Amino acid sequence: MSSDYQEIKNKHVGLGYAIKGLKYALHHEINMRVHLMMMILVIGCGIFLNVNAIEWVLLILTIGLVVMAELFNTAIELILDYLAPEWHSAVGTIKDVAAGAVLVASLLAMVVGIIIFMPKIITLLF
Ligand SMILES: Nc1ncnc2c1ncn2[C@@H]1O[C@H](COP(=O)(O)OP(=O)(O)OP(=O)(O)O)[C@@H](O)[C@H]1O
Repeated sequence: MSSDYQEIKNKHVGLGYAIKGLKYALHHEINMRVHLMMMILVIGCGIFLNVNAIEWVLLILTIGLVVMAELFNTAIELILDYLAPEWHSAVGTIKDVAAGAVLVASLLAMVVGIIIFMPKIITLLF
């Protein structure tokens, strides 16, 4: 009984910290706010263009991938700014590589969005 309580308590605390991390990224990272706006836009387009279940899954997965990449990128930047605040080419390279992961995820999301939305937009227009 008490171990169940401890388990629930631990999960609750963990979730609280995770939400705190998301709030931090939203407040401090402009890119994170851009991703959020894109997410709202994609959901709006998905509803308007009546995407099917599989298309929703693909859109949600790719948006999730972009947000996750941005969160890891932010975490890496914070670690480096704390542990290695001085200007160093190695620090720059690590940050560039982490930013590259966000770029790859964003391009992937863009391609998936074009493949899903473009035929529907064309059908709607012509
Ligand atoms: N300590 C450093 N040493 C060398 N280069 C750095 C250092 N800090 C930042 N840079 C360079 O500046 C770029 C931007 O770093 P910064 O920490 O300002 O990230 P940011 O502008 O928040 O990037 P992002 O848009 O990915 O969140 C890095 O990708 C890197 O090329």
